[in-house]
Amino acid sequence: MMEYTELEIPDVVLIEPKVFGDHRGFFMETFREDEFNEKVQDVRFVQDNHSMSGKGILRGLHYQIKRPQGKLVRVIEGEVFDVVVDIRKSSLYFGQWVGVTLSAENRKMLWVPPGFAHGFYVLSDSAQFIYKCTDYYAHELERCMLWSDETIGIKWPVTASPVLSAKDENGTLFKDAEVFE
Ligand SMILES: Cc1cn([C@H]2C[C@H](O)[C@@H](COP(=O)(O)OP(=O)(O)O[C@H]3O[C@H](C)C(=O)[C@H](O)[C@H]3O)O2)c(=O)[nH]c1=O
Repeated sequence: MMEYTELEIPDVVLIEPKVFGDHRGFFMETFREDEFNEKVQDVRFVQDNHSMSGKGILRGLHYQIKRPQGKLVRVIEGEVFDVVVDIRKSSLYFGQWVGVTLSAENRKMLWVPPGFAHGFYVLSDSAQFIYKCTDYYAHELERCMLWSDETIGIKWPVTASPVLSAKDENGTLFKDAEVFE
């Protein structure tokens, strides 16, 4: 049985797997549909992703309009500061963010519900980030919100300017972003 903990924005859930260590190494279950449906919500994952990033890389804040993706994210190498922003206008937490440190060492996972912008900043020399998505990637529906938008005020643990893609350098301000009802 994994441990499921609602964070400050209740729909965002931290999941901590049960780790079985022995002289060979470790084993852990990383997803169980029955438990997830009971503890979080009914879900159907249709796409798995895997990215590797160097130190100081920041990817985000990304989301898809029309076909928002729920994401179950975790780190299998290194350490990242993972951030989600509630961009559902109807939410009590609209415009609020929550951040958690995910690492290969702490083995923590995060459920990012549909309706949230998502991003992460790499703290280790490199990080491998894998995640399950509840809808397919659709380039034309992708949107990027500016990681450093003061109106959201994410406290990224950055020590220097993060390394960004051109897309992320030109993210949209929250006030101009296409958000959800
Ligand atoms: C996301 C995605 C990308 N791609 C292609 C499109 C580009 O040619 C290349 C790199 O894409 P991008 O720079 O958007 O990758 P990330 O910056 O890691 O994007 C992700 O970063 C943040 C953290 C997220 O939460 C999203 O899952 C996703 O937006 O992979 C695909 O073919 N399929 C996909 O699902």
